[in-house]
Amino acid sequence: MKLDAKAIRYLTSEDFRVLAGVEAGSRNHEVVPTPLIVQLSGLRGGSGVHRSISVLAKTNLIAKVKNAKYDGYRLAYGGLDYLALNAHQKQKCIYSVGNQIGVGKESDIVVVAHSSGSQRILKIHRLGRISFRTVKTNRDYLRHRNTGSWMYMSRLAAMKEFAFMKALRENGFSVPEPIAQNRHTIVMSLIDAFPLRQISKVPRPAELYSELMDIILELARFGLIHGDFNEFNILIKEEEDPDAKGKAPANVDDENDENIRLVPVLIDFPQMVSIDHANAEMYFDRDVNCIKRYFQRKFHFVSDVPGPSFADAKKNLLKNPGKRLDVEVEASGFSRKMARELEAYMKEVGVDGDAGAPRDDEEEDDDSEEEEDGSEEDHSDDGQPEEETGPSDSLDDSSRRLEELRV
Ligand SMILES: Nc1ncnc2c1ncn2[C@@H]1O[C@H](COP(=O)(O)OP(=O)(O)OP(=O)(O)O)[C@@H](O)[C@H]1O
Repeated sequence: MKLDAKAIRYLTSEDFRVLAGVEAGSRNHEVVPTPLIVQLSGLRGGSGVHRSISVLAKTNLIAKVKNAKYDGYRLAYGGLDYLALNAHQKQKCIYSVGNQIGVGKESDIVVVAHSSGSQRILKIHRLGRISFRTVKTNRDYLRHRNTGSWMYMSRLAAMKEFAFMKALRENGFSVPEPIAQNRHTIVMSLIDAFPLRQISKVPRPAELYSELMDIILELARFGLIHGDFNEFNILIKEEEDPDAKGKAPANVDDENDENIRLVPVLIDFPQMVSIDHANAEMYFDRDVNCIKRYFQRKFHFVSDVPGPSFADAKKNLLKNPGKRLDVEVEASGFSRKMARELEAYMKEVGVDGDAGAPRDDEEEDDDSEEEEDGSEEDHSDDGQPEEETGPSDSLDDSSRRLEELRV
């Protein structure tokens, strides 16, 4: 189910119209009958449409399904990916597709480039991709899920992420810059940083710890709880400390270097909830405890003061009357009804973020989680042929790997 953008350049505008026809038909047909595809594509002359259908099926963007009553086609994830990519390309938001740098539990992260050459991140939401933790419990449900639900829910997840990222960014939070959203995808600025999870030592853990707690409280001041605030979703940028004037130049390899300032950047907002949510206190405490536990385990740091409580968070909210980002996001188009639908679906398919993930007790990082994540795709059972796509090297060779860029 990885993005393979190779074939996009061979598709004609007719092929895209037919693909969009299959997408439109999928909204109310589990299997879209061929005559409906012809009709929805709005193209004259059936033969062109049939040629396009066969091209799209060969490329695994749609899959033929023999129904009891009729034959038809179903949109595959790849088809939805191409529709979104095509839209981003038309809006000049993406010029070329680079390497996939991450396979999250519920998304793929791909480096893309703008025509200016600047690198960006394309995040493709893939809700309904079976988590290795929930395969057994959810298999039956997922087997019967229909195309409409994963498409719709993944789109809701992208809308949610985009709306929150925008609201947070506009209010001074350190998050990537949201650039565009289309269907189940968002384009955002690339943060040249590693997740906290990959940082083995920090010069002054107390400073970073209190900064992270301040972010949790600051979110609450705007009526929000991240809900999945942990070492995977906090990227750490290393910057030279502007206050360190007159000191020796910064040396990023020196963990004790006082000139280095670590700047946390928050990503991934699938579980962001309002401070008025029924389980707000539980989510708030979980965010605080995640950081506490992680700092203790990884950096052997225990704070002298207890972490902020939910009561502190509520008090903080009163300091900011009138500025409620939970309310603002609702008004921006990601409605309360959508939030509820997404939450219910995520619960049903077992999405509980990283906070509920089993953690190893090892100090050092290992790649095992990534491997487990990668293997999820083998469990995928969406009734469609699996796309046999190679990993990142199948993508546009002109783009360099992110790791190289970071050097
Ligand atoms: N804007 C960005 N800039 C740089 N790297 C990013 C960016 N967004 C995501 N990443 C990288 O991709 C990884 C996964 O991103 P993210 O947490 O948003 O996806 P996810 O599917 O929700 O993952 P998971 O649920 O497994 O945490 C991050 O840990 C980070 O390394």
